[in-house]
Amino acid sequence: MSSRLSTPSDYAQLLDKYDTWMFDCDGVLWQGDKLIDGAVEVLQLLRERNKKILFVTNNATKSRKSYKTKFDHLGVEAHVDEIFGSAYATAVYISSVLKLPKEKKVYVIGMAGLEEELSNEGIAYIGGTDPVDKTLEPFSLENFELDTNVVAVVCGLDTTINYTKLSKAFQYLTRNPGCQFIVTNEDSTYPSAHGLLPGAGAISAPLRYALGKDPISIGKPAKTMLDCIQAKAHYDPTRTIMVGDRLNTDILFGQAGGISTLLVLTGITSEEDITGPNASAIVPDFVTSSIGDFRSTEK
Ligand SMILES: O=C(O)[C@H](O)[C@H](O)COP(=O)(O)O
Ligand SMILES: [Mg+2]
Repeated sequence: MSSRLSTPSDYAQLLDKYDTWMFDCDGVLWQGDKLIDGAVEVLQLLRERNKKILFVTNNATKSRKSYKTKFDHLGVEAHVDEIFGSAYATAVYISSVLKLPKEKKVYVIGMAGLEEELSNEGIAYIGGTDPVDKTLEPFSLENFELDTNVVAVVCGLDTTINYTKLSKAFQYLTRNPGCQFIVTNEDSTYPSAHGLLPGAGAISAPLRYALGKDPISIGKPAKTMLDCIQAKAHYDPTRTIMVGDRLNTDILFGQAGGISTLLVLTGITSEEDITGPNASAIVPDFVTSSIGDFRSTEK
């Protein structure tokens, strides 16, 4: 049973109980480029109390560096080494687990942030934002040249998805022996400032259906994301809390990592998802409406 936070002492107790605060981004700190009311103040409040803050996002459209630019633009204090995105975690996984030989490369369905993280890890790639792949022209195999050095397809949120990218990814996954199918995350939807949009999971879904197989998923709730954080950031799981808006990523991620979980209702999950007759079996430790509720502890 979740504990529903409501009084100033409820919030004050949580502030005392946890030293490390892991924040999901989309649906917790912002919706698209629209900040959640109170997010800036509460993050400031945590920093004033010397809390360790980490940002843990499945959004693979940005690199750690370009996320820092977004934080700066929105007036939110953040440091690159506090930011852990699924693009970064995927690039680290490919470089440290798959250990691609130098001449090998990956085919990307995704955006500049994912490409940047792959480059930072020294991973060669094709596809992605290449204008040749962003075409809306019909795709034909007649002139398609299979690059036999492609050993993995990496798929993240890609707002310029098209038939050419899906078709090329499909060729590599079916014709290059052992070609790995990797997705940055599997979020079904994305909470933009003006409502829900298809998420990364909806981008890779056509490939899963065409291939009849599931990919390796790197982002929350997968352990690979936690491994990536633990390799860089030290924290005591017993005094750490994960703040998220999605039950099957953020809350499961916290539970799998042995850390406490706080669900906010400013993103994907609504009241009826956790209280109605069809309430989810995923039960967070704590629930509050918004991260802004912690302002009530300000003296
Ligand atoms: O891939 C997606 O669908 C979105 O990026 C999704 O919103 C994940 O972002 P997060 O909530 O983990 O910041
Ligand atoms: Mg979210």
